[in-house]
Amino acid sequence: MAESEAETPSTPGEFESKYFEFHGVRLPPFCRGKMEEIANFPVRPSDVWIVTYPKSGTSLLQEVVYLVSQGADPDEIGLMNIDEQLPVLEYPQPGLDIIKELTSPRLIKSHLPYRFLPSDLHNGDSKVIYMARNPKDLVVSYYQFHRSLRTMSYRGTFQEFCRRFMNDKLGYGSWFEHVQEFWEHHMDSNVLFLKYEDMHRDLVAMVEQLARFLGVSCDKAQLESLVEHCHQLVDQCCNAEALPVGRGTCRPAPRAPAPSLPASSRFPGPILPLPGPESGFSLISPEPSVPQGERKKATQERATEDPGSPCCSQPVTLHRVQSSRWGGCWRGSVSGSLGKRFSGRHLLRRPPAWQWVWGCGVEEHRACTQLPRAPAGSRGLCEQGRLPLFPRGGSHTGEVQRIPGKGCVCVSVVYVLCVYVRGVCAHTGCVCVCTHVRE
Ligand SMILES: Nc1ncnc2c1ncn2[C@@H]1O[C@H](COP(=O)(O)O)[C@@H](OP(=O)(O)O)[C@H]1O
Ligand SMILES: CCc1ccc(OS(=O)(=O)O)cc1
Repeated sequence: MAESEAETPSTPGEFESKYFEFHGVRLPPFCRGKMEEIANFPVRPSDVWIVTYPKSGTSLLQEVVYLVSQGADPDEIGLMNIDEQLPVLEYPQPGLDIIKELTSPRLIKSHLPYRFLPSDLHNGDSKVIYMARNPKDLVVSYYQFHRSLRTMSYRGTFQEFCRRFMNDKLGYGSWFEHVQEFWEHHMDSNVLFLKYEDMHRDLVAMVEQLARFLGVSCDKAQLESLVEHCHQLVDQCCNAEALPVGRGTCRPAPRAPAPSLPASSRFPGPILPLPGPESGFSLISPEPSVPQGERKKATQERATEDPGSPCCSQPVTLHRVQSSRWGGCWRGSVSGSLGKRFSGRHLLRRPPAWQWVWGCGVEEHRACTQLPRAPAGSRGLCEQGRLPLFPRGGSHTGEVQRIPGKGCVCVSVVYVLCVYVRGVCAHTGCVCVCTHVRE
């Protein structure tokens, strides 16, 4: 039996059927039916577009661009979901109608090939930042992503996945054409072509390049501070291999395929609609805040006490927070991002919406029964937890209701908190439910 057949419970045919073809390019299912609207999407001169083939370090680029363009504080970025600032053009949430209404300057992300992007972009009407990554690393990252993606449930071998990659049989089509097409436009005045590896090799040069491209004027001191802040963002990286030897807090660890789990610990099939609305739940005492300087120490201690876990500069200590302070929604979408450890003080000062935190300690809730739970603070291996929309934070499901005159209320939002290690959800936290009204 061929290895792909032996190791792919969801058959190759089933896997294929998850995509659809558009002008010969394999696209994820959520792109279906909107490609024409995307082609005609109205672009503004003030827009900044970030375009990549998936797993090219998009999130990191988003954060750096946000920081350079908005002069934001990296701690603020850690407290927000960067996807809130950069909606993805082709995703179901927030959707094209909402992106059209966003106030300027908009930051918009897409993985679509150049030729499928809004035609206004081809006319040079707004700035496009493209980032390419070494395909050898990218394909490993994409493989891990497919394995952890519940909707894809990829169970083939890496070898088989590589064959798909080489034969342009993955979502967003051919990496080769993707990069080639953008490279053909790298001299266009509205296009900046970057490489992921350069970000690690020479961040100063990249920040300078970005600042010039975005028309951000800064003196030497401001530039140094920007670079320092960008370093902080890069250092949050979990990919030890991507870092030059000796940099960052990560210990290199061999990348192993995610181990299979017993069926009982897997997420059940489609997540059922949740009962709602819920009224939030009681405060679980926040832990004291951890000063910035202590973080590295905490991470190192964690690495020492947990030799089985690949390194990660994200602290993996489970925190207890009052979830109603951090839950939120964004005009119909709820999402999370790989959250930094944050403190009760932060929560009180500025309740960040869409923030994932490690562990909430809530175990008993009827809504939680629809997802497997881990006891508060427990840690265990799990392969799932990534959804295509929110690949960085864990798994979520929930309902969002619009209340006339009040905005959105998230009801029954269930979060499975995961600590990602090298792109794979390695530690589950627990499940919690939040209710939060956003005016
Ligand atoms: N600061 C950072 N935040 C998030 N991802 C980062 C990062 N620095 C590097 N990356 C890497 O970017 C890749 C994900 O890309 P994308 O954001 O396009 O999905 C991951 O690669 P690996 O899976 O090889 O670790 C991730 O580790
Ligand atoms: C598997 C197809 C797919 C789905 C979603 C993606 O977006 S992201 O890279 O996680 O932002 C990429 C590929």
